[in-house]
Amino acid sequence: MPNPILSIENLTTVVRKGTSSELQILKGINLDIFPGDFITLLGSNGAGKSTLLNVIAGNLTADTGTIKINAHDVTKQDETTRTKYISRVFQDPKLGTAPRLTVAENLLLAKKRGLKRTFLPRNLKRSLPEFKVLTKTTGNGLDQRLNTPTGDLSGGQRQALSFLMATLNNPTILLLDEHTAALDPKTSDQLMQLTDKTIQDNHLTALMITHRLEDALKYGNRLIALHDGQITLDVRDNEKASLTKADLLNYFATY
Ligand SMILES: Nc1ncnc2c1ncn2[C@@H]1O[C@H](COP(=O)(O)OP(=O)(O)OP(=O)(O)O)[C@@H](O)[C@H]1O
Repeated sequence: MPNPILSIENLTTVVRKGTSSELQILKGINLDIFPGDFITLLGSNGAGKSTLLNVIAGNLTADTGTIKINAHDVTKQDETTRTKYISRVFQDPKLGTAPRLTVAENLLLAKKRGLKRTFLPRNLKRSLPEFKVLTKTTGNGLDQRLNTPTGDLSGGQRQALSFLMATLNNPTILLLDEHTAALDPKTSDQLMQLTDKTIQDNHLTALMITHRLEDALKYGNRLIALHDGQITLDVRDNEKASLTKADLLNYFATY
């Protein structure tokens, strides 16, 4: 095995500390994610999946344990610093884009993320051919709407744009938090295909929460299930490929 790109050791997270409703959400998570892993993350409502992504992204702090990215301890690092190498796409299409800015302006912001802002009209013009090619890959007409304010797009177009923005600079780790859940089945499939192709073509490392068992089985090389704040299933490669929907339904019936 190569060295892990993300290494989580003995991670616990407690919320509402010191109150009568104190709750331990993550209960000693140990997880190594390797370069090129595309992990689908399953678990029932309240299992702690989004919390795990929150702690990895740095918008929730770990109470115990360590998080290392490429052997570098980032446990205490704030969310803004981590955005240099971690990208995230949320379930809500409104969260990833600035509504008043056009599609092209949003893409330029994503391209310049972490760099000194050079938001000049000539930079935008220079990038248009590149953005045209990029948005064509979504297959949903986004390339015809480069000058449209993002707030006027359909949910599917806006979510595809959020995904493009999150992957434009090849993040070290891509976090997908049910990013297709708000879309109709056809649009969701379209975005999943774009997701899969982008991850494969750019050799990205990704962790994707989903409630769709078919997607969890079809995509990725590794499948993890979380139950009550603990990892209860972690299968990869051939073992994952041989899993069926019936296996997963049986598995979840035991919890
Ligand atoms: N900041 C917080 N303060 C209080 N409770 C929280 C906080 N974050 C999460 N929780 C609680 O922790 C539990 C796990 O939440 P989390 O969102 O991680 O679950 P999930 O597996 O992503 O669920 P779902 O599939 O419903 O999205 C839930 O009971 C939730 O209400």
